[in-house]
Amino acid sequence: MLVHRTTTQPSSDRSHSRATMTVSKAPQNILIHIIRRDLRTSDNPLFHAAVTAPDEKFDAYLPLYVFDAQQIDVSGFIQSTGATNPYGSPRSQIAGYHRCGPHRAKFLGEAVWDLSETLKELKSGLFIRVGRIPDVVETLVSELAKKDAKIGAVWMTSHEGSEEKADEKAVASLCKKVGAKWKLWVDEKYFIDDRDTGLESIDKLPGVFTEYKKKQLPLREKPRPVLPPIEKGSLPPLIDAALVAPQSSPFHIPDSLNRLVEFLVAPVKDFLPNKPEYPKGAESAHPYQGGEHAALQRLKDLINSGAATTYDTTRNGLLGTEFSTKLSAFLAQGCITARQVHAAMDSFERGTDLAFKDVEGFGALTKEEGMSEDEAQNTGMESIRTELLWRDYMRLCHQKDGNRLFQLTGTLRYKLDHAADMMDDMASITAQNGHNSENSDTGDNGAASAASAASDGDGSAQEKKLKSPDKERARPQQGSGVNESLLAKEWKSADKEKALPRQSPTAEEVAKILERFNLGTTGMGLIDASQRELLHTGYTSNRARQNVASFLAKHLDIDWRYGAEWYEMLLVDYDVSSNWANWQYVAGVGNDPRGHMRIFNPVKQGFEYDPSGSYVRTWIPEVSGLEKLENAFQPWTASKEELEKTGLSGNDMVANPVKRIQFVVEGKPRTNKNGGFRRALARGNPPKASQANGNGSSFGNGYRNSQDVRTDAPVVNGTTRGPRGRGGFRGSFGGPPRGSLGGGRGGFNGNTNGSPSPAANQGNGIVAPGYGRGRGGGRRGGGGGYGAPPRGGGQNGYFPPAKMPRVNGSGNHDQVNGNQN
Ligand SMILES: Cc1cc2nc3c(=O)[nH]c(=O)nc-3n(C[C@H](O)[C@H](O)[C@H](O)COP(=O)(O)OP(=O)(O)OC[C@H]3O[C@@H](n4cnc5c(N)ncnc54)[C@H](O)[C@@H]3O)c2cc1C
Repeated sequence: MLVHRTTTQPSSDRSHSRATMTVSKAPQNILIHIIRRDLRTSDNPLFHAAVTAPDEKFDAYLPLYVFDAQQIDVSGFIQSTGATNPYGSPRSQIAGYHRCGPHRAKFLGEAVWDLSETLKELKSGLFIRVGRIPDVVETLVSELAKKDAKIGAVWMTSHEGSEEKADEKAVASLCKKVGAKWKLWVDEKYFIDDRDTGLESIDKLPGVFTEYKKKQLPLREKPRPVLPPIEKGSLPPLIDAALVAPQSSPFHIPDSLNRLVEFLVAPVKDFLPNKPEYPKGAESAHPYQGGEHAALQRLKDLINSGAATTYDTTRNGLLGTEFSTKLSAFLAQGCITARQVHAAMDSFERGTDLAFKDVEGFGALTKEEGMSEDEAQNTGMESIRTELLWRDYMRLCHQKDGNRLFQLTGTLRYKLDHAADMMDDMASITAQNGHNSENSDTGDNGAASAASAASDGDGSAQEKKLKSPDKERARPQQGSGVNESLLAKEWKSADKEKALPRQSPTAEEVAKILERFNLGTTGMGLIDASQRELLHTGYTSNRARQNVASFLAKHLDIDWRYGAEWYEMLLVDYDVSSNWANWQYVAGVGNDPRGHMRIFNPVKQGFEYDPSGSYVRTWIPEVSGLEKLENAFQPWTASKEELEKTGLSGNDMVANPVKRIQFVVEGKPRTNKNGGFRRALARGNPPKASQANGNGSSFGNGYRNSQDVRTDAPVVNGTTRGPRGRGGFRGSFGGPPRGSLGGGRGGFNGNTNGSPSPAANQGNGIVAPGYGRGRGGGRRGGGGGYGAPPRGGGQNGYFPPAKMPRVNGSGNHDQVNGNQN
């Protein structure tokens, strides 16, 4: 299909020579611009160069998007009966899942259509094709040659991934053959441009994120400026459609967005015949359409609603649209760039974009005297910058590790072989852990980092956790973080050929477990809720993803790549680097310095991050009638009467859970009848934040791990009561209003001693004094609080600790580790 216009450019206020240029019947210097995962016109170096490179004198422009048959099933584009898809249905390597499921297929269709509409508005157009990029380009080139037209150049953006690289190579050699210039552009959708990282070579990429981040500070100074917008009529004249080879058969390109989405989704929509019903009343956390327009709107809304400024305290949330940015899918398809995100936040912090003038904290950067910009920046936005750097880092890891990313043992072998090189990284991390709040980055991946700081307290706590008595396992070999025994882990497979003869459960049993894992019927509430949310919506939070990955890889010891491939199919925001590097990280075979030692206990995580149980009850309606939280998190723990009452007796999740974790709750279990929650809502807190968990534990008494680190140290009552135990009631159960929380780095009002400030104790979403210094004002803690983790400086929810049930995860860690039933 051609989204085209006449061959004569309308006049433009910018490019007069082009405005009057007419495309001859046979142009001699055609620019083919292959658009890949850079589906935007703004801040796009290729569109920018097409406009600003008059020396090239392209006499015709052919912007092209190809739905890549290697990664997405294109059989829906076949309209004639009896014809078959010559490319077949692309499937994942280990499990044979579809490579692109319905959620991303839809999002992608919308994003491509949006781009095509924008290009029309710019008086240009987009040629949409189906197939393999090299095949399509070859067809175009030969058709043009037949019509005496000549290609001058082919441009495309460089992407990670061996398939992507193979395409680049194939197009390059095609260009060579026909004498066209081939240009591979740097992918500029990342936070820090590849040319500005200071890395001599990709081999020098530190093996640990914190180390990389340290080299990039201050982050806010790193992104390049956003490129100016493309003006109407400024692109080179669009090629005459008559010169362009039509879509090759048997495919047919539709002429409306609805049809396009229909074609894309049709082959994959019924991938799971026994898919659970969409739960009544459940709302997607990711209701967004694909495309540049939606991305830019989302960015504006994030700042206007205050969600960006409170991000550091809400990002471990599980329900709703506002706990995190939901920019990932847009970023993955290049509908927006990370530096556009930075630029918008910067304009808010500096007070230069009056569209945000009513948002708390507007212009704070210019008001804080005696502080560097880095110190005065908004803490929510600072955290978003760190997450964007995580994304950069995951991609750089992919660049460095190549296909190791897809291997079962990940980077372990490489690390062992390069152990000496990694000594410095590890040494510096250990040093940091002792005294610097940055250590949170080493402790928790991505969005969890601040939570880690919040709930783990200070660096020394993290360091202590690393000191497991099981020295041989815990001690990194020569600073590499790994030792040979890790390579020997016996991963379980569902493939008879690959499973070890002594594997237990057997390959058939593993296949059944995987089916339940995928469907969300394992009986482990948090995991099932996340998997069902993913199935239905294509999204699940970072906190949930970490738990899901940890459950598969570390509780069930199943080949983690089954999970990564399932995510590849279902995630709306799937990105090859982010997905596979995160799976490796959590599976303990990637770049987590505590890799094998960290195991998330999904019950404990449920109590911590789903303190009202609303997430689990939303996505697993079967358990919504179970009143006690621990029962919702593991239905098999409910009493017989309760199970009968709720119709759960005999349900597989109860009768045959994939995993049982002994987890004891002493005292009165909390439910969502709890006053704090009610009160928070009654005060008119935004419903969107109704489950904003804040940063940490809701437990009063020193229950302080935000994730479970494998330590074989004896644990008294399963708790590790620490220096900030009492008063460390930090959870924000009950949805604090965005913008009303203090905390942030350095704690409320500069209170760094671990006891909650009066403001922090007010709870209930009251806008406490001190706001503006904690976050909204963009300052990292007042007074002497700089750099200290936000312990004690708690958030709302207002549960007097004394009334809290004690969570007695008695022997919690050990049982988790030992209990593979
Ligand atoms: C097992 C697993 C698989 C994942 N797969 C993907 C994936 O395929 N695509 C993807 O974009 N993210 C992936 N992530 C990272 C993260 O979970 C998502 O980026 C995040 O949940 C998306 O929601 P958000 O946009 O609201 O994120 P926010 O919390 O608002 O973060 C802002 C942005 O920072 C980036 N980001 C945040 N955390 C990470 C991270 N850990 N790694 C890389 N980038 C990060 C994303 O671009 C995100 O949009 C995965 C994480 C795990 C644990």
